[in-house]
Amino acid sequence: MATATAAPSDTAGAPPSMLLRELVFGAACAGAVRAAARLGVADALGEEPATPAELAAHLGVEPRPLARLLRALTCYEIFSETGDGRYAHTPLSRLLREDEPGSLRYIALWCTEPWTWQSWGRLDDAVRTGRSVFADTFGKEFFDYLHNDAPDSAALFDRAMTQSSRQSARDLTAFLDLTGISSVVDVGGGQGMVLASLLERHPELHGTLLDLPKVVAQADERLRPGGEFADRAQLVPGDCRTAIPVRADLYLIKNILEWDDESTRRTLANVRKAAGPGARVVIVENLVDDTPSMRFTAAMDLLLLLNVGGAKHTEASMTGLIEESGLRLESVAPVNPYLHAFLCTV
Ligand SMILES: C[S@@+](CC[C@H](N)C(=O)[O-])C[C@H]1O[C@@H](n2cnc3c(N)ncnc32)[C@H](O)[C@@H]1O
Repeated sequence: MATATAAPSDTAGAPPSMLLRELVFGAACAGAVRAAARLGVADALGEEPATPAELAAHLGVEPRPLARLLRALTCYEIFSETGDGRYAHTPLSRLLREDEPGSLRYIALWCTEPWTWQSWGRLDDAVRTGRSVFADTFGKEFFDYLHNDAPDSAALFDRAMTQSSRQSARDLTAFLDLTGISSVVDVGGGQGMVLASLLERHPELHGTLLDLPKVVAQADERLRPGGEFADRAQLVPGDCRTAIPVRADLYLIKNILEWDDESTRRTLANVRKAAGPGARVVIVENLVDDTPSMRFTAAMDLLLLLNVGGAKHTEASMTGLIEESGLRLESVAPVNPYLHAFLCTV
């Protein structure tokens, strides 16, 4: 097998005038990753390096533009050039493969969906007003638009959330001490990756998945009728800002309370209405003031401002909303370096 050469564009030592030029071309990087993911370039490349012509024949695309796309991607260490005109996988390019354990293909597609490009261009408006630009641009709130006008994008979002939750579900399942807990509800639990992991680890546990109707309809097969955990799982379509019609020992709320604060207030009030005294509530968030990846978390924070008028929390801002809701915050603990759990009781 040929050895890979270093990425051709090493920015270390580049003058500020070139660094800024590179930064303002961020869309070219995101666009190139999106194109590679949509075309399936990473899936087409096997363990042996291949030429752009070989890959192009396989993918049914033009070889010269594909070579240019590959060259652009190598600048970010996504694929590497072997020195003889062939391209090989790198750890980053492998993550774009559909069959890679820990694949980020759906996340790459989701973060570069068409609506994101229109929204980023209006970040200055969002900063001016402090509000989401979504309804102004698309005529509807974010989830309304996804579920009614952009079903492919909605399906992609759900798959991306499931993909993104795979590792965090494992970490959270290992982290949570469920002593004394016999029922859990995952509020805004997506397709149920976290809930299924909990039911797998705790054979006596019963669980409810609550999410918007079109999301619950596509829940993890293991939770659906006939699935492995069907007899211990309940699927509840609904809007947690309106009601959480489930009594459980534990309310799990993971990566939900990053929308506008009023939605968070309503959700936490509904948890309090639904839960019995002493019930536990675990809120899980990526914190913008305690993260090993500020570039990622700060970018997500801005995207949340654009699409749902939300924000990534600091420990203080999340704590403030919890205390305001009347829940008792017992402690804050890291689930993994990227995720923190706020452990509360009703
Ligand atoms: C960022 S995802 C997190 C999903 C899941 N908790 C996880 O960590 O993978 C946000 C979830 O909130 C759901 N959601 C949005 N608005 C909601 C609402 N009003 N009521 C219930 N779920 C909602 C979305 O459908 C989506 O599944």
